[in-house]
Amino acid sequence: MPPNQRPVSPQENNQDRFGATQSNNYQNPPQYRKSQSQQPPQYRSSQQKPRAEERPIPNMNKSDDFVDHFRVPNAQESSYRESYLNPTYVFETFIEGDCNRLARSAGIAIARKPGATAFNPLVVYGGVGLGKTHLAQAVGNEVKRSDPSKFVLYVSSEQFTTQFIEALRNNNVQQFTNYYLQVDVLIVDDIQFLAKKEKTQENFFHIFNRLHQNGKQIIMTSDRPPRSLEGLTDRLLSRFKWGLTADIQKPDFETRVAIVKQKLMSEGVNVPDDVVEYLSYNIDSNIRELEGTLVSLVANASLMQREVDLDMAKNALLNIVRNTEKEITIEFIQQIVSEYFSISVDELKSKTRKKDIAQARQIAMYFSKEYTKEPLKSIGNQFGGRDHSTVVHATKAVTKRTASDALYNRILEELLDQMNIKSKG
Ligand SMILES: Nc1ncnc2c1ncn2[C@@H]1O[C@H](COP(=O)(O)OP(=O)(O)OP(=O)(O)O)[C@@H](O)[C@H]1O
Repeated sequence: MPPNQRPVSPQENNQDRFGATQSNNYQNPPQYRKSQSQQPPQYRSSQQKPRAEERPIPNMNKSDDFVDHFRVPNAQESSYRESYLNPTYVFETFIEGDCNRLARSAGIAIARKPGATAFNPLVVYGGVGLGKTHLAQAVGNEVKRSDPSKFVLYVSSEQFTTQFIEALRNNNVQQFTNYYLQVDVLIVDDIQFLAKKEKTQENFFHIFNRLHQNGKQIIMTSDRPPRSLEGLTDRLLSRFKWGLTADIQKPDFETRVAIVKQKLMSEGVNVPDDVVEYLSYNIDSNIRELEGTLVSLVANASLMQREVDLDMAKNALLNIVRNTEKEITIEFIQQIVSEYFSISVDELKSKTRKKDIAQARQIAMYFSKEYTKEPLKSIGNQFGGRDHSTVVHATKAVTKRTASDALYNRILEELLDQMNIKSKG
């Protein structure tokens, strides 16, 4: 991109407030530029999620402590309606993919009519660092944007528990409850932490019922589906079924690239595409980790007063990648193998019997059988709908050749190295 060109805003990029056209924009990745000042990029890690312990714990004995925000609100207090939302967690910055489509659509519907959709409560569940908090808070931010008078409150279940215990200790559970009953949109993060805390659950149950009855919206996130939330009372779990439970899966490669590019654009940082793609290949199960790696890479480059490049990324990631228990997927293998042989993934999956493509395909099938947990049938399917016997044949052919062909072995080793897999042999 020419240096003086400015970044394209979501609106100019034909996106609505919910960033609707952002999905699959890997083909048309958002453009980004270096910060105009050409200062070393100050890559804020705004993405980092504040852990519960980083937020002040309410102290009911300190009257000047804003965190006793669950006291019966006093209209003079400016903080009593604080939402505790991260302003960067909005729909425009939330990239849509197959991994999160249902949850995102439900979030948008709720943001338009909080409390008045069938999605009440909304329970968003999924693995660590996959955007549950971002999405839940995007709903909150959007509600506030449309109607600033709405009382939106974000709280982690750990904070809720700590506040409740403190209220018990100080004999003002009623005030605590009253505070929560004024909320229009209540977002409770990581509800799995309520497990086995019966008293807290009981109080939450009460708050939940009253809010729901009054048409207030409740959004919860969890690291697992409600049915697997052991230690939560049945009556609370049954309430969760009143609304919608939507999962967020691991994003595919293209979505990861789009997420990273979007973050870079919003920070005005320029990182070459090959670095973004390298990071996105290698860190595939946690967006927070992917972003964190990028942050330290950019920070290091800035310290050394040089541009981020692929070698730097490889060096910086070597330890992380090697230490990361990475699940190898067929998709990942196909990506690495096709790149190594300079063919496309589509060719790899195609019916063509051209020798170089067929050989690359055999190798990719062999790796898929040896290094993933996928059954043969599924491997065949992901290689253009082939039969499981084709996978068996490919594996035999590759194994046979490794017995006599040193160069071939070298190629396999290089490929394993690129995938950071230790050879079984
Ligand atoms: N689809 C997405 N689009 C843009 N950013 C995303 C997306 N998914 C995740 N992120 C980013 O990844 C980071 C981690 O997301 P978030 O904190 O919401 O994850 P989480 O699922 O709530 O994690 P945890 O399990 O730790 O609670 C955030 O910076 C968030 O902005």
